[in-house]
Amino acid sequence: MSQNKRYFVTGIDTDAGKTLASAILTQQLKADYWKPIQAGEPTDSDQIRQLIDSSLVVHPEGVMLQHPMSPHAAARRENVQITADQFTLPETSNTLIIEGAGGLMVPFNAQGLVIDLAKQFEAEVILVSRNYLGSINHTLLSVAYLQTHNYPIKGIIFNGDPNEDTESFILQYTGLKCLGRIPMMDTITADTVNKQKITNL
Ligand SMILES: Nc1ncnc2c1ncn2[C@@H]1O[C@H](COP(=O)(O)OP(=O)(O)OP(=O)(O)O)[C@@H](O)[C@H]1O
Ligand SMILES: C[C@H](N)[C@H](N)CCCCCC(=O)O
Ligand SMILES: [Mg+2]
Repeated sequence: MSQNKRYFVTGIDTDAGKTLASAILTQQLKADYWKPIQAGEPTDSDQIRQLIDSSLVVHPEGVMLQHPMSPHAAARRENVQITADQFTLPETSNTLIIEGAGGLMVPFNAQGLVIDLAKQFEAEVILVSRNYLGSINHTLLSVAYLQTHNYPIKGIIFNGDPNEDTESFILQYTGLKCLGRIPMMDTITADTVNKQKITNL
């Protein structure tokens, strides 16, 4: 994998598995990790630190909110003004994994959406699709948004128990590449994360 690449890991919903996928990608690519907007604790950055080599860099969050809710709502409760131009891309010459918050169209203020940051930081989008009943609709809507708004999409990672009918339909309908699959894991540790590979990057 070449250096200086930036990937924005988004998901079809909150809890899709973005942090798990980001840990696997960060470890596999020996990349840096950055969470621009964190809402609630434990932080994704802390989870990532526990799942990757200690030599890898986890950059400080851009905005840290205490409430585990939509960033726009957490910010309002905490009297924090979030503006798109306050985010500064971490300085690194390494590959950078940027993790969103929730799904694509999660707001961080009255107008700004988390997915806007992918364009702002010129990052290629990796979409995590968790397999559940309803995930076809959520995945196609997410892809439709990305394609309509001309986001560069690297591909999809399917997370959870495989579902051939779901995955094959999503891939043929969208024309996107399956970057890899993450199985349901009994334990998520540095060791088990290190064994997972996103094989088709
Ligand atoms: N493949 C998997 N096997 C086992 N547990 C999983 C798997 N994928 C996700 N989980 C669990 O599901 C929960 C949500 O996953 P994760 O934190 O990666 O989601 P997320 O998309 O990063 O959510 P957020 O929007 O809060 O950032 C976590 O408890 C995680 O450990
Ligand atoms: C707190 C949570 N884990 C995420 N960081 C934020 C999820 C926001 C979801 C908002 C929504 O889509 O309704
Ligand atoms: Mg996360």
